[in-house]
Amino acid sequence: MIIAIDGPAASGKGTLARRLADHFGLRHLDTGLTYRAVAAALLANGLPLGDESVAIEIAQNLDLAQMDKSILAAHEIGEAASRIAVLGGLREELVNLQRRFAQTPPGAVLDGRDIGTVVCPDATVKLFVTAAPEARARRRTDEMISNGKDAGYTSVLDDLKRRDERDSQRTVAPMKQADDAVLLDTTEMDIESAFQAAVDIVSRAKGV
Ligand SMILES: Nc1ncnc2c1ncn2[C@@H]1O[C@H](COP(=O)(O)OP(=O)(O)O)[C@@H](O)[C@H]1O
Ligand SMILES: Nc1ccn([C@@H]2O[C@H](COP(=O)(O)OP(=O)(O)O)[C@@H](O)[C@H]2O)c(=O)n1
Repeated sequence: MIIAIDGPAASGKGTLARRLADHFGLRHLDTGLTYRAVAAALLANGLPLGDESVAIEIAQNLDLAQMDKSILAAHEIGEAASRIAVLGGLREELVNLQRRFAQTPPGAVLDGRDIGTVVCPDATVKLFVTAAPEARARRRTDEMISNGKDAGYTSVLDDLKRRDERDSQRTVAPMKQADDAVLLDTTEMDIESAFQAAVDIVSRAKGV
């Protein structure tokens, strides 16, 4: 079974993906981390974000097991990831890596922006997880504060909106709800109710 989860920044995709993977005994890949890891390597080496051949080389040597979320979660890395995510050749390289992960038994939960549309168009079930920008900015701000970093609610909200705009307007694999995806709006849901709703959607799709 493959579960595809897409949606805008800080909508709760990763939280749901991790919990669904545990619940259904599947592996989990946060595909955002693959874009973040490439962006972080470019930034660390002072290389331009538009240099696609270097970005592709970094992607070819990416070790999924070595991606460290605590480092890659940094705000500026998310912004840089969204800038390099417009590069078609880089996306092709990362999509191949993500597909290999998805196709390895016993199956997987992948979360990102183009999982249901490009990476796993034949996924068993697809969710598009969203929430109002203000709710997402509040969640991301609280998350940053609990990790000892406070970027300020207003600046987080502006950054999320700008990134969503770039991600949904780009020509290659834009963020978009797949025609056969189920929409899950978690604005008024806490994590537990969102998880229960997601389990119900997956169970219905599996016919259990
Ligand atoms: N339904 C929810 N209600 C409140 N907070 C949530 C909810 N879903 C996720 N969160 C919190 O919001 C933050 C962003 O969630 P995350 O799963 O990392 O989002 P994404 O993967 O879409 O960027 C995390 O701190 C998470 O604990
Ligand atoms: N499948 C994916 C996943 C992420 N991305 C890009 O990578 C950036 C960071 O993704 P992320 O999922 O880590 O971001 P958050 O939702 O966690 O803030 C996004 O803004 C997208 O530009 C993408 O283009 N396609």
